[in-house]
Amino acid sequence: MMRTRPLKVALLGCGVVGSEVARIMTTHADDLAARIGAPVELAGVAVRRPDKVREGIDPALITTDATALVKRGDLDIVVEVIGGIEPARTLITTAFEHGASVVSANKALLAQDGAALHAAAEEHGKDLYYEAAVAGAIPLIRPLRESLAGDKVNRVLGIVNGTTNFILDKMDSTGAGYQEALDEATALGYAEADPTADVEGFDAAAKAAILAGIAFHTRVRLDDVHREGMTEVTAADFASAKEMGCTIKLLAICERAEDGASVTARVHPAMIPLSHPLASVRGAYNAVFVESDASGQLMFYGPGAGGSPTASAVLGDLVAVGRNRLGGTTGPGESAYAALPVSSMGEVVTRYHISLDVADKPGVLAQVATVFAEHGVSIDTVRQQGKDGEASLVVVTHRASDAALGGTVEALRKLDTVRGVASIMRVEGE
Ligand SMILES: NC(=O)C1=CN([C@@H]2O[C@H](COP(=O)(O)OP(=O)(O)OC[C@H]3O[C@@H](n4cnc5c(N)ncnc54)[C@H](OP(=O)(O)O)[C@@H]3O)[C@@H](O)[C@H]2O)C=CC1
Ligand SMILES: N[C@@H](CC=O)C(=O)O
Repeated sequence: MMRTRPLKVALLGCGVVGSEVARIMTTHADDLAARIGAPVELAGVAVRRPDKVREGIDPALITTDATALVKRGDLDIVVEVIGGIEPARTLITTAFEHGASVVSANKALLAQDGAALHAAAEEHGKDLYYEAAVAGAIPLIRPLRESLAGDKVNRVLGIVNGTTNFILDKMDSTGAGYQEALDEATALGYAEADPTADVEGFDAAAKAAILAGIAFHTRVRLDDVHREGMTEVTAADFASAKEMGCTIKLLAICERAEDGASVTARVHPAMIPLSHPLASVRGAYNAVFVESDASGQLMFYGPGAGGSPTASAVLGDLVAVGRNRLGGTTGPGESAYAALPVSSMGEVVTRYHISLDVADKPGVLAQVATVFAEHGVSIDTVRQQGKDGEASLVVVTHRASDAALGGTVEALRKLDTVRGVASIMRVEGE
């Protein structure tokens, strides 16, 4: 039965995502009301620039005083799409204190302070939902938290940043260099004027922290995630990847250790076989591959950013929170009951592709192979090409720990026949 008193919703932020949330709330008002069981009323919109024209929004709803808005006391749901740490964090906790549940798309904040925000929501008996914080429109948080709650997730392997996937895809398909591909991503509006958060892997690391925490029912903070950006990936790396039957992707990888006693979370560029489903994720799309005990392998794919796709995830949360509100209940909160330690990168085990510049003279290969053997790193294949006394040596290893590989590379650098280490790339998804 439809309740007549509307659910009052405040929108904090009306930019790329917020403006689409407001638009869909208006255009889909009847459907949303039917799904929730009560109409939804936009009660206020907090922004920074009050004079900016906001199509479809009653100017009387606009305010620059977000704090006063969340303190009104009559709000049912606050949608936080400002981004960043402050004032978003204080506004969210103030909203709980004043009786509202919260829907947020703020991955940076949730990766850093998710535990404290969940505790605040629980203390006040309110919901905190954030499907939009990871991979935009793609349903991931709810499937991991609810649909797979009876299973045991062992690995989450994902392309969770559209900007970097666009750049790497461009480099792969056209042979373009990093800067040229970045310039195109900027011109097309994928990359922001300051692309640091994307290309240096901060954005993906925040998403990896959120995914790992939910997938393994433990607590993983942004600081726990090993992060390497993709600015050093070269056309030569793509050529090497092609020779291996691979491409290169910026991957977020969250793994449970084989003994189940710890987890790891990391973001870095990696070679991935062309036969792996993630290899065919093109352009600015996102995809996340989940491996679990009972279900086997699952893949989630779709647009990971943009106003309308991200608003879709926000509105899904709005419906869920609205229903909880009407039912006088809250949804599943944080599921961090396992308290598994997060291991350091040194303990991660994977394969490596290493390109060395070496002197082209007798005995070099044996010298290099000895260093690998001394550090317990087993070689899978070696390829050497020499010209005019110089050579390049490409070594692909069997699975080894990052610590063992690090020691190997340090020792290789000390050999007088090794002129330099041209690149080191992990090989994943085999
Ligand atoms: N854009 C995307 O594709 C995606 C974004 N997200 C997340 O969604 C959130 C919003 O992103 P996006 O819409 O792109 O960001 P925008 O920068 O486009 O919008 C931010 C909005 O917040 C308002 N704002 C900023 N500071 C304040 C403040 N102190 N008080 C009140 N309002 C303020 C701005 O006001 P004004 O309009 O006046 O400048 C603007 O309306 C972020 O957490 C982001 O990480 C998640 C997935 C994808
Ligand atoms: N900058 C992000 C957008 C939102 O998460 C991306 O490129 O994927």
